[in-house]
Amino acid sequence: MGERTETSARMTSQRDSLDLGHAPVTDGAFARWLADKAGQALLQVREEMGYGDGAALKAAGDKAAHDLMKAELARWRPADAVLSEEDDHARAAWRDGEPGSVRPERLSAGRVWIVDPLDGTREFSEEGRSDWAVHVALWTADCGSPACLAAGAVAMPAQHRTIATDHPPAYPPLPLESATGGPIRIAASRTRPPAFVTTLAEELGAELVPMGSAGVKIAAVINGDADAYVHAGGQYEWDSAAPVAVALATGLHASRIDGSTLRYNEADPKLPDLVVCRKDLAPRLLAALQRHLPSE
Ligand SMILES: Nc1ncnc2c1ncn2[C@@H]1O[C@H](COP(=O)(O)O)[C@@H](OP(=O)(O)O)[C@H]1O
Ligand SMILES: [Mg+2]
Repeated sequence: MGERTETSARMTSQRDSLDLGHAPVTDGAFARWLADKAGQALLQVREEMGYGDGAALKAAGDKAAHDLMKAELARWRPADAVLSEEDDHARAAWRDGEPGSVRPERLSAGRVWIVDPLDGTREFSEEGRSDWAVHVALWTADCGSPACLAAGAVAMPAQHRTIATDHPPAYPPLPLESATGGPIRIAASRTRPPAFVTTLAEELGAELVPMGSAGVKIAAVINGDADAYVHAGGQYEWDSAAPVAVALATGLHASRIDGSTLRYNEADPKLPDLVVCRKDLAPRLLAALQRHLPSE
């Protein structure tokens, strides 16, 4: 090997080993890296435990992914706050002025990672199912868009794919059926769909596509496998922040079912409903959803 070739090979090898030890610098690439890393840990948990005890598998998966993400966030983004499903339920009931309640530090932070270590927990515990995901989103106070989601990644390890804002997917193609008046395909929860979704589908002449995980359903819209995702009746910020970040970066419509803005890093992390769809479908879908809004 000549001297120059040897030096260049050494530099390449040094760079590779540095890359292995370092997380990406940009937030979008970091979100993708972190979601992938937690996804690999989840695949390993499934492999090691098998499916004999579903409750234990869910608990072990949640914990493995949560612990990994908390440690990597503390290591690589130590100045940022974190809102995670696994440790925020206890603080979810925070109310200003309530005796004994402690204001979460994320409410005065400029940057908050909103993570769901395992979305579609039920499906994760069922053998053969691939509709579960890892969500990583970054909310920033200093932002140009109403949702204030600066980065996001959704890893779907059992489907061997990850979508993220560092390379937003192309806008989904208009399906031939829609162009010719075929049924709209609405992705909805397979276990907790909104009470009105069957009526909504009938009103729109739509077809329901049940699947697990909010992230996987929004990925299906991004991918063009569904035309819309509609949810109502309960959810939290971590269930939608990451996939909504990618959907918005792709150019899709994402809002509450009454058409208002999805807001993140609120004092109460409940975000009970949303609709994500192609922009051309949004006026029709929102008009139909008007008939199903919860009464105040
Ligand atoms: N009515 C409800 N109340 C609270 N959370 C809900 C809900 N319906 C769905 N979710 C949450 O939204 C995520 C996607 O649900 P689904 O797979 O049914 O579409 C799941 O997150 P987790 O798996 O992280 O708990 C689930 O717990
Ligand atoms: Mg979730």
